[in-house]
Amino acid sequence: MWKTGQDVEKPGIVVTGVSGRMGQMLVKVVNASDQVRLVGALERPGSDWIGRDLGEAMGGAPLGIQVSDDAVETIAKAQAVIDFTSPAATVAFAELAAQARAVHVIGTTGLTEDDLLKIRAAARHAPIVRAGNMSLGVNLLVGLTRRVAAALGEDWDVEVVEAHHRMKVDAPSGTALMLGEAAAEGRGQTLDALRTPAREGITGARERGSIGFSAIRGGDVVGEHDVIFAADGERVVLRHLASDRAIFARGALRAAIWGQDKGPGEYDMADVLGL
Ligand SMILES: NC(=O)C1=CN([C@@H]2O[C@H](COP(=O)(O)OP(=O)(O)OC[C@H]3O[C@@H](n4cnc5c(N)ncnc54)[C@H](O)[C@@H]3O)[C@@H](O)[C@H]2O)C=CC1
Ligand SMILES: O=C(O)C1=N[C@H](C(=O)O)C[C@H](O)C1
Repeated sequence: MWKTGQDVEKPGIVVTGVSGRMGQMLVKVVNASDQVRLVGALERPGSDWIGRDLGEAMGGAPLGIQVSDDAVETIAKAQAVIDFTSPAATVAFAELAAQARAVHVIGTTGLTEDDLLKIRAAARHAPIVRAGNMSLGVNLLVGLTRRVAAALGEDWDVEVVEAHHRMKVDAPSGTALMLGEAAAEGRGQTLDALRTPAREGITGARERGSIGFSAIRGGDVVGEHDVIFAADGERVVLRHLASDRAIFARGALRAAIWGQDKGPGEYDMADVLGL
């Protein structure tokens, strides 16, 4: 059963997209934590999980929480909303979390510039922690990528290669974009200025100083990222391999707890982890 009584002062967490790959992992990690209470579970309207007990819908013991599609009512109960869903849903949840003055932890990737502007507006009212990857390892790799890119000049071509499961809908991955941004920052530039569009056909030779991306999709790959620095006669490859989605869920829960005493604004996992 979920926690009540003496735990009532602990931050109440709402998990969105609970039937999803990350949603189910988040429910397990949040429910196992003695630092928070799971107070709500959201799924999209029309999902056959709506109205069911969350624990039973996940194939386990009852959790005493009914899966809801009423985001307004559910988010009103939250001190933090942990959200790994879709861009449209995340933009809507950002507004509701801001109204509830709840921390919004956003793992959703594939957000457009317009989505990001709406999220920025919501962050004027409550803390938002957003990262394309919530794992400790990738956030360390981001810092390493920035340093290596700064140390190696433009004679070293930068390519980011990522692999994910067959169900992933966006490319390049949010993580690949974080790594590309870090490489661009290391060179004192923006990714927008250096990014090469996906290659196909007669592309011409590689543009000096550009940053390229390649995406592989297949099977059940949780997430693999290489940042390749390639020069004449040698290569440096920085690599992160994820084999368990719990790494993302643990990072997200840490962000939800970290955000409890923070003011409105946009934060990322480097802030949370003190990197
Ligand atoms: N930042 C990070 O560390 C990570 C980010 N992700 C990102 O998280 C997102 C979700 O990934 P998965 O769990 O693999 O996808 P998924 O497709 O398994 O799950 C998404 C869930 O969100 C639900 N959903 C969609 N619209 C909704 C709405 N309006 N209200 C409530 N629920 C709604 C869907 O029904 C589905 O159950 C993706 O953008 C992915 O790239 C995934 C893993 C780690
Ligand atoms: O969709 C996924 O699965 C993942 N998405 C994130 C991304 O886009 O980088 C993080 C992780 O790689 C898994």
